Amino acid sequence: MTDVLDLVDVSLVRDGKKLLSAITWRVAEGERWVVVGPNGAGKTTLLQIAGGNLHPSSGTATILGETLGRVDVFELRPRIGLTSAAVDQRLGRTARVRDAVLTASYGQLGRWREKYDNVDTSRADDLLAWWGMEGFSDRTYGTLSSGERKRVLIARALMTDPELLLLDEPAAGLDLAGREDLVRRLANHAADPNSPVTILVTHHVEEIPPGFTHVLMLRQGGIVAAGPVPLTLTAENLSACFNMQLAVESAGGRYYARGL
Ligand SMILES: Nc1ncnc2c1ncn2[C@@H]1O[C@H](COP(=O)(O)OP(=O)(O)OP(=O)(O)O)[C@@H](O)[C@H]1O
Repeated sequence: MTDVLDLVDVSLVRDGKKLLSAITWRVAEGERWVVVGPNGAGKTTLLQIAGGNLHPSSGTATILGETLGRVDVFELRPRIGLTSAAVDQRLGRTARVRDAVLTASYGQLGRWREKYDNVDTSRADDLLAWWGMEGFSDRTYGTLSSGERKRVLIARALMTDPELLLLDEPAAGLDLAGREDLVRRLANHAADPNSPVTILVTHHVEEIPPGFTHVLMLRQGGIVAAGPVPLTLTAENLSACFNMQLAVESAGGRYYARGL
């Protein structure tokens, strides 16, 4: 199988601080990964490299067969969908929800004179409907609840039909019902063989949707463990990752952690 992401000995230094060190990580076609780790572990930084938005200080990062430093990232980025708090903040609050999704086609954050044809418009509406946002297309983005915005962001990230989808804390700030709704939708997404390879960052094992196949645990910029979820998401690994004694249980394809 072709690797969608191939990081070899990747390190990243900023302001003299090593944010990532010696990361070797392969993500293959068909896989769905969760990246777990405490605050400041380097999860967002790692996702920025996977999205072609940051270059490693050393090591090689090959994304969709293209090695950073040897590829025009402006050609690579449309092949990658990304949701993050930063994308949310850059989207105009007065933009129509449909436009917030459509503008992804041109890598734009606001609608600016581009002409979209009916195919694009109906794709945007279909994606919004798939993520439970049917009927919201003409609302303005700023009037949505945070849960609704998260779902619009995912629809937007999928607009370009990406080969790699990166979701940075998509459930952050959601209430219990909102989180459960999103986890269910992400489980459906994971089960769909047509869905792109997906990497989801979270702090909470409770947010791992059933059907996500692999987990990478990060601590202080380094990998604690990586591999298939059932084998890797152990109490021992999770305790090492969060530096506290934790128990992990699973039920119905979901995972739950608690301190001991
Ligand atoms: N430009 C920078 N210069 C120096 N340090 C930075 C820079 N950007 C990020 N950091 C630091 O790098 C570390 C990793 O940050 P990152 O946002 O990747 O962590 P994270 O695991 O996503 O954290 P969180 O769960 O809190 O979002 C943090 O300690 C952060 O303060």
